[in-house]
Amino acid sequence: MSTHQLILKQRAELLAVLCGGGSAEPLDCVLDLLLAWEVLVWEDYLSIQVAEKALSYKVRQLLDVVYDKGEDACSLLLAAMNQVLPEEQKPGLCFGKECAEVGKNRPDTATLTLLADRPVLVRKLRDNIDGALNVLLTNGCFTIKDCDVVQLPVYTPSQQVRRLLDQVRFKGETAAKTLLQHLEQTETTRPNPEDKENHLSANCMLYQKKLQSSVAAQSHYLSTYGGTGHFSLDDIYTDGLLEVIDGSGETTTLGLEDVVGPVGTLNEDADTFLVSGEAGSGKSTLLQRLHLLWAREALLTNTFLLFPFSCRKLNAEPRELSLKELLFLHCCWPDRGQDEVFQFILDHPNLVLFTFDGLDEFKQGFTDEERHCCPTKQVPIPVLLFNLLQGTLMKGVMKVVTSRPQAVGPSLKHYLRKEVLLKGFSPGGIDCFVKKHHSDPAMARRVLESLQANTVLLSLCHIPVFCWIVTKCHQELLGGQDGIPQTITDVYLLVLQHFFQRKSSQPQGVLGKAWLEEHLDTVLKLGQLALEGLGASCYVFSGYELQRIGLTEQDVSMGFLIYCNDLSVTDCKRYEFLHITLQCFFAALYVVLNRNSDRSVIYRLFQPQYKQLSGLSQRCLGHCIDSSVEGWESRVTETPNLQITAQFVSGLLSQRHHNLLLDCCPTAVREHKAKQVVKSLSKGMQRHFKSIPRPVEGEKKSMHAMPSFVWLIKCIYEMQDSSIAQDTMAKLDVEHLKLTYCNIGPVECTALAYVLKYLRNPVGLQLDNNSVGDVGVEQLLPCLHICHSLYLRNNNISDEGIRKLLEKGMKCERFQKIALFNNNLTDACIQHFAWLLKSKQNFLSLRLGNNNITSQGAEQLAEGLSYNQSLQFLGFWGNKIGDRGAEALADALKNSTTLIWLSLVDNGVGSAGACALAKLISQSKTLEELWLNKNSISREGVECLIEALKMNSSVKEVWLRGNNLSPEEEEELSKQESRLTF
Ligand SMILES: Nc1ncnc2c1ncn2[C@@H]1O[C@H](COP(=O)(O)OP(=O)(O)OP(=O)(O)O)[C@@H](O)[C@H]1O
Repeated sequence: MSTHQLILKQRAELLAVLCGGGSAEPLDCVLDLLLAWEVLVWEDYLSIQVAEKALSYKVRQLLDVVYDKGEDACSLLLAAMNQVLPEEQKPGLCFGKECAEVGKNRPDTATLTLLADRPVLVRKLRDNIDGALNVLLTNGCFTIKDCDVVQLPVYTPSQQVRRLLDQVRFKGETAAKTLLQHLEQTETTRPNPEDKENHLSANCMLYQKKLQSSVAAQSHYLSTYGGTGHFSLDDIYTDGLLEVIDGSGETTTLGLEDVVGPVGTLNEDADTFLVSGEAGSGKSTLLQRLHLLWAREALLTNTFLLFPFSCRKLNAEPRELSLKELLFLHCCWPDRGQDEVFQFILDHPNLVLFTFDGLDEFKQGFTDEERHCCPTKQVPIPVLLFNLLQGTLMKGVMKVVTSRPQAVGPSLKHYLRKEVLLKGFSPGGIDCFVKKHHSDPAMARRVLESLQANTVLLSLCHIPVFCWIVTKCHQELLGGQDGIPQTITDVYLLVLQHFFQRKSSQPQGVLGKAWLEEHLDTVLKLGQLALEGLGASCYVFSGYELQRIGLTEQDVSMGFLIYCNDLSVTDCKRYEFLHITLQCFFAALYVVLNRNSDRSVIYRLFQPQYKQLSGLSQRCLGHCIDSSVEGWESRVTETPNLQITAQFVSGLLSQRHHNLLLDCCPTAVREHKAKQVVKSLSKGMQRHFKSIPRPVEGEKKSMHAMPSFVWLIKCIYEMQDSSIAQDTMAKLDVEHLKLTYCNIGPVECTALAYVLKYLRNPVGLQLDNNSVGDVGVEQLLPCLHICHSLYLRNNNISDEGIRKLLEKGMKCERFQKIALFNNNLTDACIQHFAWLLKSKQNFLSLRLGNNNITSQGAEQLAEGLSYNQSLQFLGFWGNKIGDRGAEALADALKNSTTLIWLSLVDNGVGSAGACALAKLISQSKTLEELWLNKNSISREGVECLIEALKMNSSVKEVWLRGNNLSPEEEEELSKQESRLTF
């Protein structure tokens, strides 16, 4: 078959693999190769990479362009895809015969060299963008603005390199030569990886191979599918959202390869990289993927040896160990030349990487009190681990640690090179995961449709572990006998039902109404094991412990417990729960269903951290507590799991599950426990409210929520009892509620809205720097009527989220302010703002900085603005509205009798725009501040502004820093008008 036909025939498949994970990287890599091989010319490239178009559009465009170029081009496209796609995506695709030689003569200009070497340059520059930008800047090839364009936080490092190469090409031959020279210089100073190979002994090479195969074996399967499914990690792994916040507070999205890259580095002297994320957000799975790709030499190729550790398993290590023993005992032994291999590790820390999964599960909280730096001395495991993390021991070895955020205190932060946040699945990720899980496309479609129809469930699916359950339990979900799941308790009851169903002798799909009662004995035994385990930070159980509680083979065969995948030396079988959140769920079932449970267990579960921990551990697992780790300070890491347990307890005691629990626990006991929960929640909230400081005179009464405020709200949501929400909120009296950097995702938004809608007085709700996203925005709508202001800076919101938000906002009388700095908004959502401004004549403040709004958007907004007589603040910082946009806005605002503050900073506005704004100044009686920094206004424009200011007395300041003026001009012009600031 000709390659022409191959492209046509496989069009849908090619489209699917290039768009699959929602990442543009595969397409970008293919484009790099096609440019280098001269299959595409620059104009073709631009016609494909249209900024505002969707990925699928770009791929289609690529297929069309190449198809039109004929047979040779088609075969090179297939060759490029063959080179770029990972092996697991290739089955089923045909790439045709080996294609013609693509090596051409060396190009004769630097600009062409950049194109010919593009694929290599992207790889080389990814780790040193800053260095390259510095050189281009100091040589005058780039301006600050060029650097900003390259380093926009929405780009991944690879995309930044491509922007850099495009910009260099645009600047011309000198810039290209400067970049190539810089690369040549850095090449000669960097050690050649081949030198490394030459110095490696056969023993080290052998050990590397052994370690690689043991790591590959450990990471091949996902434990949640242990015994119940057949997925390899390759089949099911879906990219999660990874973000890093740099020193200036800017957020950048990362790829897996960037976890140990330079982007987001906060402390150059530290070697520990932290990946933090909430329960079930996919931290262990991400690490597992990293391990697997390393073992296959597909990632971390500069790392010669990778040693993976699980903190859960380190907990069970009672011996004192030396570093050598830790590495070889807990990972694998060298078959030959132990000393030589160990010496190699000591001599080459830069070629070694350690990973520690689940630091939050480590029994002892991090401290840097005891120093230890001798690799051969035996010390307790915590001393070894903490000194590795600090870098006192094995300085220079990279360490990747995963943890829930709550367990990372200030003393550990001090030793972090950077912190990467894992935020679960994006909407595209959910889609991709469901499709990977269900090989039958019709079933995948049904599951996705049912999620779209229930946004509460959809919002839960942003957390991968919930997504896994929902997808796995699709039959129960689509059967829908017990209503649509609304809470995480509902979702976990679904999984409970699903597992019992699998083992049931009843025909498929039928599980009697009393299914929980039927399995009560198993549930209680598993619950006891789970709760005792949590009390003692114990997640791995021996056969003896199972026996002590009376768990039988049959109980184990239900599938909630799995064998511990442990390669370290131990003869006996060990077990763990399928996932730690499932352990929390069983612990909660035990608290709720156990008739003899200690009456104070619920109070202790809801108490503040220090009381909660010591109390629970003493009562629950007295015999199992390691006396060396007593005390709340060292065990504060357990709090998140106890909080999740408390959330499940609230959910199980909800009236909604009354029928299910009816015959499992006497009604009086259940009701008593429910009352205890309600009382605890109310007390917890009051403690918060009491901590609200009195407002300083002239300032609003505001509350900055502590992390446990969100937890209490989530517990109230689990109860699904509006009267509890109503009673609690009646006591909260603030004008401003601040929840910035609180890990608020769609799930938290659902709970927040459920509770906040009962506030008596309107509030400003500040949710900046979270992961609300479009789905979260939709979840917030029920409380929008009570918000006079909504702050959603940096929250991954796109046009669709805004459409829904404003549709509702338009009808909310009190809604007057919105801040959306640094989201993913484009011109497509501006019509909704225009409509809002037209129809809401009490709207005060609109801040849209750092989005992707162009002159077209500004023109659309201007239409709405011209009808508005209330807006006081308008912020457009960091968009691209240019002169045309500035003219449109100025014209629309010139009759405004309310506008006080306008910012068009960094918008490509030139003198024409400034002259239009001058007209606004000359007419306005209210404008006080005009911000025009970082534009391209020249003298002519500033002179217009000065003329206008002569007729205006309201304006206090016009900011003009970073425009096209010489220092002399700035000095002269500021003398003419003191209100100008340069
Ligand atoms: N990237 C992913 N692709 C596919 N499935 C995933 C991914 N991440 C997580 N999952 C699913 O979610 C489950 C839970 O994820 P994981 O154990 O990695 O979360 P975690 O953040 O380490 O949780 P915890 O903090 O509670 O230990 C996995 O077992 C898997 O089923």
